[in-house]
Amino acid sequence: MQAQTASGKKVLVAYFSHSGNTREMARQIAEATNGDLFEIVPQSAYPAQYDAVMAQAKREIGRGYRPALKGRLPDIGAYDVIFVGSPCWWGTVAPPVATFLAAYDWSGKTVAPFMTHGGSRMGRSEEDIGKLCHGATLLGGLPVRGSAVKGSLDAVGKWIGGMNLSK
Ligand SMILES: Cc1cc2nc3c(=O)[nH]c(=O)nc-3n(C[C@H](O)[C@H](O)[C@H](O)COP(=O)(O)O)c2cc1C
Repeated sequence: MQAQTASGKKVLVAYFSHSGNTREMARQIAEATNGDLFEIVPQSAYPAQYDAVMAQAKREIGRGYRPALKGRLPDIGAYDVIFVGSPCWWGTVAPPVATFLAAYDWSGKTVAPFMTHGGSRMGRSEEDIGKLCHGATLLGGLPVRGSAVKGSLDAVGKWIGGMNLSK
């Protein structure tokens, strides 16, 4: 049985993280909502080296590449609200997140995007997520600067507080 909030809504927190910031934010959101965590993992890991990952991400985003993901994807039919987290990569979601979003029928679901970034905030990710989530109700996203993620509990709490989801 899936975890459930006080409001009875079932919450999934799905995220991709390359260097850990978005993972930390996802943990905070899962903790605040009693949601289930799912890490989106590409079959081929991105290089750790900064220049290499920047170049690969630029290429992939430029041509709309959707990398294959590792493991079995969660059954989102079991959830009402799906938080979707990504680092800001070249102003949008990282390619594995685009793969994840494209894998589902989002009709009737509520999608809440969150992002860690180095200054671009949500970039154009909300628009891009909207295009991949036909039929979903898209809530306004929460951007947190990657370097400030350890101190983002308050912002996360306020954001979730406005959604009637707290446990
Ligand atoms: C390939 C790549 C592209 C990035 N592009 C942007 C960007 O366009 N705007 C921005 O504010 N930060 C950008 N960043 C910084 C990351 O969004 C930021 O460090 C984020 O917190 C990393 O999250 P993670 O630790 O979960 O991977 C980029 C980082 C990488 C590796």
